[in-house]
Amino acid sequence: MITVKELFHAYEKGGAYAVHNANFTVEKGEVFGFLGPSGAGKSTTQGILTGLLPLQQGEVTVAGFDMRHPKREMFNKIGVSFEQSNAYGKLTALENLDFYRKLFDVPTVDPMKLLEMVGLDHVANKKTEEFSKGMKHRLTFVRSMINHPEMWFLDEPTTGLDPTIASQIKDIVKEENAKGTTVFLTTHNMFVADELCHRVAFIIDGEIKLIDSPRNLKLKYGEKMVAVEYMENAELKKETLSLVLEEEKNRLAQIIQKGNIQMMHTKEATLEEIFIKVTGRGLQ
Ligand SMILES: Nc1ncnc2c1ncn2[C@@H]1O[C@H](COP(=O)(O)OP(=O)(O)OP(=O)(O)O)[C@@H](O)[C@H]1O
Repeated sequence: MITVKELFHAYEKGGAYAVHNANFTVEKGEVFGFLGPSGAGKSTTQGILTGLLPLQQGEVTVAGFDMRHPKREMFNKIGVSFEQSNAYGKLTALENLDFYRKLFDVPTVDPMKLLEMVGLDHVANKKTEEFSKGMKHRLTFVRSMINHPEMWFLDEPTTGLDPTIASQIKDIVKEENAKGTTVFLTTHNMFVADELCHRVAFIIDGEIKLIDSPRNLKLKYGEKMVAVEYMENAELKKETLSLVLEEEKNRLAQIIQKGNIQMMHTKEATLEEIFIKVTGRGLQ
């Protein structure tokens, strides 16, 4: 669905590269995550893939279209949800969606249905300048689904939303993906990446450091640990022990022998811990 070869992008001629020799593919039906801290080059890459920024150097195809010469038909096939909401404030939510759907030459989703999906149907006739940030974000999000996109670009889809709404948004992404929509998701939130993505790319200073599935990354980089809770002298104690280090393995055997275990489970590394291990930097 997406191929990117030797992609470079600089905002100023001769200036530093915001994206530096990126290479990746996104398969049809995949949720592919771009995970990296602020300024890593995520939005720049998404901008090039969606035709918002010109392709300066490298080869990029999206849904079969060469991004060197983006064609109008391509915009019928893609959906883009921006991090910053850009709804027209003087128009109501419904008017915004009605206006937007006219830009497409393909069948579109009933705007009321979209508003219902994110709990905005009761404010359908309210001007969006009166909306909270979270409401605007939800509107931008559903607007990006209006043309049944085959390829859906989501920039920080849950940032700044309360947990219930964030969870709703994640469920919608999962449902649409299950129906066959391919998703390119940029985020600095490792929980979102871990929950939604089949594969993630770690990006930092414009460079992709690695690409793999969250599961493989955890198996490859995660140290095997066991968290154990046990009773000792009528007191609940907790320890996290390595299954690799000899000393800690012996300690675990000792605790098991005493037999006062309350709870024991293996603990996997988080994507953020792995990100730090691989890149030497955090996600914030
Ligand atoms: N319009 C612009 N003009 C000049 N430099 C820019 C512009 N937009 C981004 N940059 C620079 O390009 C680099 C990559 O920025 P980009 O916005 O792609 O990162 P990001 O990973 O999306 O960050 P965030 O999560 O904060 O959106 C940064 O150094 C940024 O300062």
